Amino acid sequence: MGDNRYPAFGVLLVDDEQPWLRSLSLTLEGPGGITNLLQCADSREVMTILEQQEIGLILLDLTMPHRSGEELLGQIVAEYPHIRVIILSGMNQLETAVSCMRAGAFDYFVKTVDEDRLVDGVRRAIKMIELESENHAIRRRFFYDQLDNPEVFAPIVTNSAAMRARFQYIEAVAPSTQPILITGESGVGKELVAQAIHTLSAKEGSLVSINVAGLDDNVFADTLFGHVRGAFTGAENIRKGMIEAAAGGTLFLDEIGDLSSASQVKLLRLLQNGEYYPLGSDQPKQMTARVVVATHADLDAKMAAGTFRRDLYYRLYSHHVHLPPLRERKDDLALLLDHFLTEAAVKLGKKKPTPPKELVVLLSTYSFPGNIRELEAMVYDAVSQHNQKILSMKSFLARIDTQVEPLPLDQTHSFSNPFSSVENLPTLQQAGKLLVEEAMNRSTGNQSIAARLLGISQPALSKRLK
Ligand SMILES: Nc1ncnc2c1ncn2[C@@H]1O[C@H](COP(=O)(O)OP(=O)(O)OP(=O)(O)O)[C@@H](O)[C@H]1O
Repeated sequence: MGDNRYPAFGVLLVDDEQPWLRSLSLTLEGPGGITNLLQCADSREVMTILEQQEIGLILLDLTMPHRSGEELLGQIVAEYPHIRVIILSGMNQLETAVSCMRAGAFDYFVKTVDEDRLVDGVRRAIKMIELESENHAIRRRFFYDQLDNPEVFAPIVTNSAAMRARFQYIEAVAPSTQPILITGESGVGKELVAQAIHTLSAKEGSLVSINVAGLDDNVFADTLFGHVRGAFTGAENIRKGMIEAAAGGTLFLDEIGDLSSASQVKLLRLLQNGEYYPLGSDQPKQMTARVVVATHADLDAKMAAGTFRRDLYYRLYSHHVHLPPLRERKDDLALLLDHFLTEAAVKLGKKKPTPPKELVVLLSTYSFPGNIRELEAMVYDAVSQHNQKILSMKSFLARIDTQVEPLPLDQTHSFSNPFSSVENLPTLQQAGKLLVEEAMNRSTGNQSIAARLLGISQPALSKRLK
């Protein structure tokens, strides 16, 4: 794209009266923030424009010399069924307008309608087209199971099918102008995803990240909107806000679950109107950044408790990416371990150590409340203490053993019954013995790991073995 006009597709205005075209453009651009506009005053040129430009929406006058709006509508619906058409009619043409609706027009307005209603109607049509094209892109990606830009996701190390499905969704929604909500526990990689969204949206502006947790409402407003000179005591200079710093780019607000209720109202207004007032100014400014927000909080619980606004949630929810915790993508453990071992060895100037085989088994028994950030810290810690060829398990065991409750392997997955096809069932004692043997085997004889696999304490396992 490299183009910050809104929307991503062209909006074509067709009317033989030049002054009306100019005033309609100003209304849509100014209050409407709709800037990807094309004008056409000669109805004979419309079909050529559609051949040459990527048009998504047409505002079509009914009464024009050469070709009437009604006649053009028929041809557009037949040849370009994906293009939406809004009819603009005179007061005395309501009947024709209604028959145009039957013929496939998306909406119609009388030309004397007030500006706000017209702008709302056009925005509604744009949103609808955006959603349709995203749905289409999502379906296409799921069908072909392909990523158009795999390199963008390279920093997010993963083998997981669930994550791959998220990437496909992200590719589909990244170009839209709507906000994106990223949820997931702390340390799952929400910031990495925000970065990928920004890269994919191909915006010329920067990615500006702000952690809004703990900002009181005044600081939140000042940080985002900036202020004019003299806005408050001590405001000696103009301050440009982060929205301006992110102009034409992406504004990433992290930890929005912790926003105060006053700040939630400000964020909602910003998202609804696309404009804001720097503190102390009565001149509105247009936001040209795309907003991405993230939180580790459970927003459903917060809404139930009345601490997060439902209307803000619905405004944010149209594009939602939820990242699963590390304990639900254990297939990633070996890959991530290798990734962080390489990274830590380079950063700490050491030779990359070889991990013992049972390390991944041990890690798979742990719940990782701090997710990938926690694994990263564990690996860095181990590599910094490391001085032999094989990486010692000591520092991992020290961290993991502090957890009282061990997590049985694959606790989150349902098992298929291994005995369903066995004719003679083993006794409980025999089955227990086999299970213990298998756990000892997988943990290459390490009793602490085997005990964690079995979901029992190490002394209990030791007793059984005796
Ligand atoms: N799949 C991954 N591959 C490689 N590194 C990752 C991956 N996921 C996360 N990380 C790393 O883990 C750390 C935490 O990631 P990130 O900051 O994106 O998490 P977060 O979900 O935004 O956390 P928080 O909610 O605490 O802000 C970072 O150092 C990041 O580079």
